Amino acid sequence: MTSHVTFIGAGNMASAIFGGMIESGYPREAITATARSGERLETLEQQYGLNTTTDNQAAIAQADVVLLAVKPQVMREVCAELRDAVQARKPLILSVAAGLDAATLEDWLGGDLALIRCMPNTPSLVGAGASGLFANDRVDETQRELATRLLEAVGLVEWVEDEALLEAVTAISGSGPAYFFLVFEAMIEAGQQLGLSEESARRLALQTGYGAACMARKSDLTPAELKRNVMSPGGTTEQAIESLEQAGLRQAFSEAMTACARRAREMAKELSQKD
Ligand SMILES: NC(=O)C1=CN([C@@H]2O[C@H](COP(=O)(O)OP(=O)(O)OC[C@H]3O[C@@H](n4cnc5c(N)ncnc54)[C@H](OP(=O)(O)O)[C@@H]3O)[C@@H](O)[C@H]2O)C=CC1
Ligand SMILES: O=C(O)[C@@H]1CCC=N1
Repeated sequence: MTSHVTFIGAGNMASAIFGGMIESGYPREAITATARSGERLETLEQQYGLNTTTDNQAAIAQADVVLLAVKPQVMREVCAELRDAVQARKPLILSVAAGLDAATLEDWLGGDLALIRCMPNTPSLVGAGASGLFANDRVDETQRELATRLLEAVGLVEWVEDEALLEAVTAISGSGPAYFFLVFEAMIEAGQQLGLSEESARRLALQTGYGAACMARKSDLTPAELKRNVMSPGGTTEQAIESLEQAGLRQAFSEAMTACARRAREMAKELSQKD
């Protein structure tokens, strides 16, 4: 039987996941989404044909899975609102909120709940997501399989057994799409400085990023080996890579990802201490 999934929050991340689920054949009538704004929900209802409501409690009356997809800063308030309905039904809880740890969320929802923390990313919308998942002790094998099935409908799933590793997942794949979008922005700008039209530079840069990712996924060679294969000795790529290394690209990524993981930890502290 198809599990009914209710999304609390219907913004960028939730719509990437339910959009991807529907795209991959998940029955739209088994999905409900909530938000504060009725206008946003009307648009989503027209676009995806799923059930929508601004009433969070009513939305989980039939839910087998409740997927929490509001901003971390409003999560406590939303959990307080859901607490009684969740305790009455005991659905599997999935949270995609950055930073908020499983024990805090479980506590805010009244305790004794099977809860999975998930760090997805927005390419889920096109079936190319990457999600890291962590389950608390109350999650059984069937529930793990259900979460895997839901998230695999929108991309790759990687389980971690140490919750702290979700900070690393956030740094690499949760926030990661933004790093690549920045690289595309920079390449398009540089392509234009070299004389290409914005449209040509964009088409070439995006196809190159897509091609490199497809090739690296299929190949038995490491990214370092694939990079060397593009670099003819004394040729053009050597100049470009040397310039990027000298500009400190490697160190910049290390610092950016460390800052990202640190922010996830800080958010957890700030939010769980809030009265
Ligand atoms: N964006 C990303 O790439 C990623 C985000 N995440 C996590 O996903 C979560 C959501 O982020 P994102 O989708 O970007 O945020 P958005 O701001 O796009 O979406 C938030 C959604 O929550 C809704 N909302 C706010 N308050 C309530 C409420 N009281 N009841 C019901 N719905 C409510 C908003 O509705 P309305 O618009 O009507 O106010 C909106 O639909 C965050 O916790 C974030 O950490 C995780 C991985 C990646
Ligand atoms: O920036 C954020 O906080 C969220 C979590 C990971 C991606 N976006």
